[in-house]
Amino acid sequence: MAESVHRTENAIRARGLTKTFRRKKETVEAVKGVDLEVKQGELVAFLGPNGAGKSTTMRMLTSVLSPTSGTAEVAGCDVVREPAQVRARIGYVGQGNAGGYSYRVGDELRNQARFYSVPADVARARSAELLEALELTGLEKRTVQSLSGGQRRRLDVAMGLMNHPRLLFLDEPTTGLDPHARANLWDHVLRLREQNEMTLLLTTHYLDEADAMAERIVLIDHGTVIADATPAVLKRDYADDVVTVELSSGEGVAAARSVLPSAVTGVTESVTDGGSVRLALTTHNGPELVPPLLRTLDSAGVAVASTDVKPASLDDVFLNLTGRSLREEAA
Ligand SMILES: Nc1ncnc2c1ncn2[C@@H]1O[C@H](COP(=O)(O)OP(=O)(O)OP(=O)(O)O)[C@@H](O)[C@H]1O
Repeated sequence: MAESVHRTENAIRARGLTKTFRRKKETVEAVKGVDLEVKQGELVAFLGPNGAGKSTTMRMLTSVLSPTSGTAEVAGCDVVREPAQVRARIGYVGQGNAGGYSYRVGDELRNQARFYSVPADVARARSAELLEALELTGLEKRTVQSLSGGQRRRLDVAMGLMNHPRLLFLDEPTTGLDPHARANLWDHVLRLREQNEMTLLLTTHYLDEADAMAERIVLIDHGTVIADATPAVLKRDYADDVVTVELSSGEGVAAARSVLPSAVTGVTESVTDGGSVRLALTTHNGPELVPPLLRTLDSAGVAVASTDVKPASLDDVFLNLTGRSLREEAA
């Protein structure tokens, strides 16, 4: 087969991707015109509620599913015209892979190697290397069903890396794992990413993961991209910090309200169980607001019992953009 790699600095370039499913008499527009560019080496997270179209987009990008319309070039190859080349160059860890529960770990890796036509001796060395890198050494003879959830997901990642991909797709790799197993899986994935200079595109429902790791977040809702930026920019543009000030006495409320700095964009008042008054102030930079705010309140004779700053979160971003909370959906 003729080699047809088109060199590009984009690991992924998609234009107007759509996917329509027909279910009995119903038509589901799962993806409605997604444009996406992912540069070599980037770590990008797809975020969105259940049914937003994240997996369908990922399945089109990995050539598992053909688009209804639109184009995508992945690892330099066209997903429709060159699906085999795309698959040879990427790793794909779908939701709940490791299907052969009664298979042994070593057999799963061997089968995966055969799928990629990796010669047996190379496959042996690669298996050993991946088992070690993912802390699975010694488990070769165990059946998949006997592994813990975290070990099973690490095996999925090992299988996704069998062909040495430079571009790895991870669809909800940590869903269902406990916090320790989640952190452990990410340690491994991020180290392997660094060692192999891999590009990573992942989906997750865990906002803390996306916030901590993703260099860019693509928010998807109802089959379209509704925001695409770094976590910091998303939080700056679409969410506020909340500074809570508990007043020592309810009598200070009117005076406090009259001297609030212009950086405060909103005020909500509530009474605590103990009867004191709390003012929740929305602002762009909570930590910077607190010192001048306390000085101003002090000058106005308002006594403050306590303060608290809640930084803007990705969930706030999502809530502000869609009117729904992603955290509630994930729970
Ligand atoms: N094979 C299919 N046939 C019919 N409808 C489908 C099919 N696959 C997905 N859908 C529908 O397409 C929409 C998008 O699904 P998709 O799995 O891409 O969402 P998602 O964002 O990955 O959701 P989740 O977070 O729950 O995995 C949903 O309404 C889903 O029911």
